[in-house]
Amino acid sequence: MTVNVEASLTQHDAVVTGLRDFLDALASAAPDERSSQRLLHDLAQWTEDLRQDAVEESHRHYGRSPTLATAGQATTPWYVVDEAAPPERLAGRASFSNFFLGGRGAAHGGTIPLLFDELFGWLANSEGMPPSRTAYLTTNYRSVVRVGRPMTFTAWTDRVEGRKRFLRAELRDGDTVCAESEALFVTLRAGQP
Ligand SMILES: CCCCCCCCCCCC(=O)SCCNC(=O)CCNC(=O)[C@H](O)C(C)(C)COP(=O)(O)OP(=O)(O)OC[C@H]1O[C@@H](n2cnc3c(N)ncnc32)[C@H](O)[C@@H]1OP(=O)(O)O
Repeated sequence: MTVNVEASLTQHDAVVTGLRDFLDALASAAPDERSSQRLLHDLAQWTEDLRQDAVEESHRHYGRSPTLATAGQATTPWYVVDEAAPPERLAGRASFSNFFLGGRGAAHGGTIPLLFDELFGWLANSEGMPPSRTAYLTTNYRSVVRVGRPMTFTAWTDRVEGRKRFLRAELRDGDTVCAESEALFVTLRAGQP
């Protein structure tokens, strides 16, 4: 199954895409005093406006887009799923932009498990699956993940034992495995949040 995202954006999706671009531009820039002041002013105004529009979780748009990569979470590293065979396997492309820079051209180490958790969430909570949450997630950093590089990933279900789903994933730059992850997702019992 091929998954097409970002084919046609709603107004809200376009805002989230704009936010992602904004964060990247901010992280890449060294604005002068005047620009910083203007930015602060505009941000404060928008923060106030948006606070007026606050709604319950179930009514929010943010992070719930079926059409955007990362479901519209602007602070998750960008990825797109090219091959989806849930709950068994996912494969696709990812990229860590400047917003995710840790230092010396390398992605921040905490953002890599964030991507893995997202991919495992896709697998474990795919359509028809009972809801589950991460019990643990380990990451081995094998080689530096460079910001701006086109990466590929594979994530798959290793085994299932009752309520426990053991998942694995790899993140590659070309033929080089940069990071590997293993996680346990546990199916929630009735009444668990
Ligand atoms: C909602 C949809 C969202 C849908 C939206 C999806 C978006 C993507 C989401 C990504 C996923 C997340 O990040 S979720 C957010 C991060 N995760 C969390 O907040 C989870 C917090 N922890 C919990 O809520 C709980 O600890 C659970 C649900 C994980 C497990 O608690 P429980 O249900 O009481 O389970 P329990 O009986 O203790 O354990 C069941 C079995 O799992 C084993 N087990 C449990 N924890 C561990 C562990 N850390 N390491 C080893 N093994 C463990 C036990 O030994 C037992 O094995 P045995 O004796 O049966 O052999």
